Order: sequence, then C-alpha cells, then structure tokens
Amino acid sequence: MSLTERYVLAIDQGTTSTRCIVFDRRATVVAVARSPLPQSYPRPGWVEHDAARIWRDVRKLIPQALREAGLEPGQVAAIGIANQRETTVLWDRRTGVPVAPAIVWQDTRTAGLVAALGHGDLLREITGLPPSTYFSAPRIRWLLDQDPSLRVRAARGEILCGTMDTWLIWNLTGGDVFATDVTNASRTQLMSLSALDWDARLLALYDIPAAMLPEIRPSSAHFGTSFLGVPIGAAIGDQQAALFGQACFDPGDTKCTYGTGGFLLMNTGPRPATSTHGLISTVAYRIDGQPPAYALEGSIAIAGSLVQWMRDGLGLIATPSEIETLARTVDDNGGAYIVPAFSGLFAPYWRTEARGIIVGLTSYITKGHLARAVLEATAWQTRDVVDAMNADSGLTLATLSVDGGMTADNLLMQLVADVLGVPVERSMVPETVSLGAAYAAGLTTGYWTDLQDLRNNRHRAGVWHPAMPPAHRAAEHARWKRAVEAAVFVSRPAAPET
Ligand SMILES: Nc1ncnc2c1ncn2[C@@H]1O[C@H](COP(=O)(O)OP(=O)(O)O)[C@@H](O)[C@H]1O
Ligand SMILES: O=P(O)(O)OC[C@H](O)CO
Repeated sequence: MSLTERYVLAIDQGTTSTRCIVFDRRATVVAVARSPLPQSYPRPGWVEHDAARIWRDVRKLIPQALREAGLEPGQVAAIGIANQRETTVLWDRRTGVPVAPAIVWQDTRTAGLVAALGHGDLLREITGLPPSTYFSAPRIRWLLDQDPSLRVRAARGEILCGTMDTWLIWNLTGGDVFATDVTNASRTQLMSLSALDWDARLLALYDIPAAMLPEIRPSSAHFGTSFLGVPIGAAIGDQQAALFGQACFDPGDTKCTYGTGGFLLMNTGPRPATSTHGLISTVAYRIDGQPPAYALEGSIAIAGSLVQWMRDGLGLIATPSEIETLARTVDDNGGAYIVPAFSGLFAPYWRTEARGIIVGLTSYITKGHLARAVLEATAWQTRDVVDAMNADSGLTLATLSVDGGMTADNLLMQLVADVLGVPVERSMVPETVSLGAAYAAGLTTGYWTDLQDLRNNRHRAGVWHPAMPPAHRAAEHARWKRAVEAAVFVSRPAAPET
C-alpha cells in the first residue's frame, strides 16, 4: 500500500474527555471516538483523575476509532499524543499500578507548599514559570511527602512519575518507553527552558529524585511502538498541539483556543522570551533534529464557563449558543461590564484575590446587555493578553487564529477582531489539538514531508475583520480597564499560592 493511502491517529487526552481521531493526509477528520472523563473533587480545592481509567479509555478508543474508519492497524502510519498538561501521576514500575489518583492541573492542594518553598525568582529564571499550584513539581513533592517510603523507592527507580503523555506512552509500549516531550516537561517546573533537561537545582529544591523522571525527547520524535504495532511519532501538550495544528510555525504566529477557559500561545522563535508582563514562557514544540520553537502563553481562567454560568447560575439562557441570540437583541453593552474573576484573574494580572463583578448597572440594562457584556469580557481578556504578548515579544500580532467550542459564536469572533484591531481566523478543522498531534507524529514517520506540507493543509472556515472605530475601541478599553481595577478592589485576602 502506498503512503498516501494511510492515515494518522491522534489521541487527545483532555481534562474532561479523551478522544481518538483519525486524519487523512489532507487533515480531514475520518473518524472520532470519545469517552467522557469524570473528575473527582474529594476535598475543597482538590481535583483528581483515575489514571488507570484514562489508559483503559485509550485502549478501548483506539480500536473503536479504527473500526469507525474501517481501517486495519497496518493502515495507520503513526500515532500522536496530545494531552492535558501538568496533571501528574506516580506509579509502580513493576506492577504498572498508580500509587494514588492523578492530581489535575486545577488542583490547589499544594498552595501552602508553594508559598513555603519561595525561590520565585529562581523558578522564573530557570523554567519561565511563576511559583504556582498550576505546575507538576509541587504535586510530585506533595505525593512523595505523604509516604516517606515512596521517596526511597522513587530514588531506586521503582516509582515512576509522569504527565499523561508519559503515562500513555509507557502503557501503549507495554512499559518499554519511559519518556516525555519538551512541551510537557516545560510545565513540570523541573526543566531548564534553555538546556531542555531536568535541572539539578530544581530537583534539589523540590526534593524530587531524578530516577523517577522520564527521558525528555523532542515533541515530534519516535516514542516506541504501540500495542498495535504502529509507531508513536509524537507527544505534545494540548495547547502547544493546537498551535501546531493551526500551523503557527513562524515567530509572531498566535492562536487562542476558546473552551472553558482561553489559552493564547504566540510562537516566539528559537529562543525563550522573557516575560515581564505576566505571561508564561514555554516550549512551543521541537521537531527531532531541529532547534526548539518557544512560545509565550497567557491563560484566561473564565471564558466559555462564563456562558455556562449565565445558563446554570443565572438561568438567562438554556444553551450556550443562545448567548449570541440574546446579545444580538441589543446594539451595545448599554454601559455594563462583567469581569469574570470567579477564581481570581489569570494572565496578565495574576490577582488570585480578585473577584467577579458586574459594573455600570442602571435600570436601562436588560439581559441582552448582560449577554453582550459576557462576550465582551472574553474579547477584552484576549486583548489584555495580546497586549502583554506584543510587549514581551517585541513582535506585533497580525492575525489571531482561533479554535475551540466558543468559536461557534460569530458575534464573539467579531468582537475579538474589533477589540484587537486585527483579523480573526477560525480554523476549518475544529479539532486543532488532535490535528497538531497528528501533524507532529506524521512528520516523524514521513507521512507529511515538512512544515510547508502542513501549511498547505490550512483552511479557514471564517475570517472576521475589525469594524470598531479606533476612538470607540480606545474608550471602551479604558472602561474595561477600570472595571478590572474594580474587580481587584472587591478582592478577598490573597490566597497563599500566589
Ligand atoms: N455558541 C456558543 N457561544 C458561546 N459559548 C459557547 C458556544 N458554544 C459553546 N460555548 C462554550 O464553549 C465551551 C465548550 O467548548 P469546548 O472547546 O468543548 O471546551 P473544553 O474543551 O474546555 O471542555 C463551554 O464553556 C460553552 O459554554
Ligand atoms: O484539557 P484542556 O483542553 O482543558 O487543557 C488543559 C491545559 O493543558 C492545562 O494547562
């Protein structure tokens, strides 16, 4: 069979679901198999996943996706893995059984540990990341602290540690390959962003034995052979995978994935950028044999979840898509602004203590104005991150590539273009995370030749051009900024993890 008749299978192991998607050479989705992933909240601030279930789901979904596509394993050229980042599991090398539930990236149980650890400047300098419960290292430390015998066994290499990519690779290869990729490793807070290797100073600071950590490989590289006999050609963090799937290969190329939250990444080229404006400096991807590409990242905590709150908390809409219909009943926000700092403000503010507010209320305000303010809040939060990206990178955003469930909202897309003053382009393939993993895997095995081959696959489902007069944009921006100040003003005392 010729190479062009084959397919690539991507695994997208996300926070709320696991998906297996089969793509053809033109990046068309041929089949999708998915399974929801329950989250456990055993205590306030704790969020856990059952890692054994995640593996069982993947084990089941791969054949399911192949069946749906009508394919034999021999027709699959490569498997690529994209995964929720930072979520961490420890397991016994001999039995393959996790020693505890996986601790999810949203979990804040390590707040006290992070505050006590200090060394914020050192962490930022080596890893590009601020001290936070968000990253893996505090979780590994916390797990090892629960049982002193674990640290001893980890030092002997009997207990292994990994993010979901590592866990899946280890299981897919029957325990043969214990490896992660640079993007996932860059979110552990144990890897040097410039050396792209585990950093001895950080391992000492966190008291984590090197023997329990996987080998770090490029994102697009060989990760062994899966149980199907198909090579695993990539592992890459899901937000970086979306950047790759959007073909953001050049410095300045930027994407935003609008789902529950919003994740913006800007490709900053072959050297790490230093952020002085509240962004994370991270690895975008690395293709085997090539220099790495770095990225600046800004996360918006509340985007689509504000729409969910309008539905579930306020009962103003019955489905997310109704937010657009409601917002279109008015011409503007009527002077109302919503700052959705439900769990503080993320990038670029990092004000954990801020709380959500609605300002500008008069008896003129209707639910239509509130719906409009909900969508505008996502647009202005995007603007805040983009301003920080332009300032930190010295580059200027030319267009924003977007994907994710919330991009179904055409009014939101127009508002984002309006407040940024640049075009917004929605990708034809909504599953950009999976596509990025497929691309990276297909490059490894020669299914796709090079980045140009991937660029040729890029098609836009829609483009929105800025239509807001600049003076109006500037005035609205100033009012949004004052609303953000008010959200910080109504703050609660700072939580220790900041
Ligand atoms: N038409 C819409 N307008 C606004 N928000 C929407 C619309 N459709 C979905 N959403 C929001 O998008 C989110 C789901 O997007 P998705 O990419 O599936 O998220 P995730 O991957 O984070 O679970 C939900 O928070 C939902 O409220
Ligand atoms: O699984 P998602 O899409 O919510 O992404 C999670 C992020 O990788 C967390 O950093």
